[in-house]
Amino acid sequence: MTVNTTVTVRVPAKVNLQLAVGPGREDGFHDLVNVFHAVSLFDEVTAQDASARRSRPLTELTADGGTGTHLARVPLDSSNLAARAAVLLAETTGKSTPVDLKLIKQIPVAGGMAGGSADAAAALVACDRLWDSGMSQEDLAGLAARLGSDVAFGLVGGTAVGTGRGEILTPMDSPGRFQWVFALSPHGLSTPAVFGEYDRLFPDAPEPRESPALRRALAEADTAALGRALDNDLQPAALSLLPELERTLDTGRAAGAVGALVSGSGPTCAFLVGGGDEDPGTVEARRREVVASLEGSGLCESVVTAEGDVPGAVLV
Ligand SMILES: C[C@](O)(CO)[C@H](O)COP(=O)(O)OP(=O)(O)OC[C@H]1O[C@@H](n2ccc(N)nc2=O)[C@H](O)[C@@H]1O
Ligand SMILES: Nc1ncnc2c1ncn2[C@@H]1O[C@H](COP(=O)(O)OP(=O)(O)OP(=O)(O)O)[C@@H](O)[C@H]1O
Repeated sequence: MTVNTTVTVRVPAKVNLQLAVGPGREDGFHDLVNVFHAVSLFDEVTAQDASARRSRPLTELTADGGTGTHLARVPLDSSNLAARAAVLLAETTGKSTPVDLKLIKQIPVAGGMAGGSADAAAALVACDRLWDSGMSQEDLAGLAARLGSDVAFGLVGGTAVGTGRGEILTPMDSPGRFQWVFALSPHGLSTPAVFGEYDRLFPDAPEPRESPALRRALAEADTAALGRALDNDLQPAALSLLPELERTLDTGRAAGAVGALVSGSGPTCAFLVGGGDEDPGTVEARRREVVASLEGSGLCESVVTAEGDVPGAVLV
């Protein structure tokens, strides 16, 4: 049998196509209807056997990444979600050797695109392989849910609806490929702070409901209908904390985006620029317009393009 001493896993970011948020629960979370869509903006997590290391903490971690990722905000200690994932797997299986985790980040940090959660999902898959712990997909999903509400989605990717606090996942029928532009903010937003602002703004929030229009638009790969159906209940809360995001959304809409919304808890703004049933030339022209307008606006730190959906964590 081949023994792996280094395993690399690539994992995508997400955008939430619908995020319906119910009232606050007693455990501090909110029931959600959370339509996740994985997009081709990837982090890579490499797990390397470190049995030879003299000091023997279970994990040591380094991070590197592109512009706009804000590496300074990524903890390099045991609080990093990727390190916590490795520790949880080791505790659960009893199988572990010290491991060096190397993160290469493209997903914006604290951007509402589930970067930390993606890294945790990737670390679970990488360490499972490195330690040959033989967990089933279901076991890994259970560990993922304990690490955070968005982590389980990082394992599966694609397009899926999350209920409960977002961790109970059901894949959705979405045969289309959609093109996106993301406006990265120089600021970060804290997820608990955004949920807290939501509670303040909407003290009587109704139970969350799935949008039939969104489900239909995805199943029919109908870009215009998808643009109309995009909906994020956390958007007013993110805009309340960071009002300039309204201008970013308006800039992308005015440049021809088919749909625009804040991604998850923000502050990244997501613009649907086409795909599905549309002519590729039209989509490309629209994408260029949206990118140029956002770049020229002076409102964003950087602008990136991606397509979705894409699969979840995969070994590379
Ligand atoms: C905003 C989203 O990214 C949308 O996908 C997620 O709902 C947040 O997922 P996450 O970052 O994995 O969140 P967790 O690490 O599980 O929780 C962080 C904090 O967010 C709030 N939180 C999160 C999920 C949820 N269903 N209700 C909540 O109120 C809670 O204050 C919680 O303490
Ligand atoms: N591997 C990691 N990558 C990035 N941030 C991490 C990581 N591990 C822990 N963190 C911490 O988590 C915070 C939130 O980062 P993250 O990039 O996951 O936010 P997010 O994309 O807004 O999350 P979500 O969309 O799931 O709510 C960071 O400010 C950082 O302190």
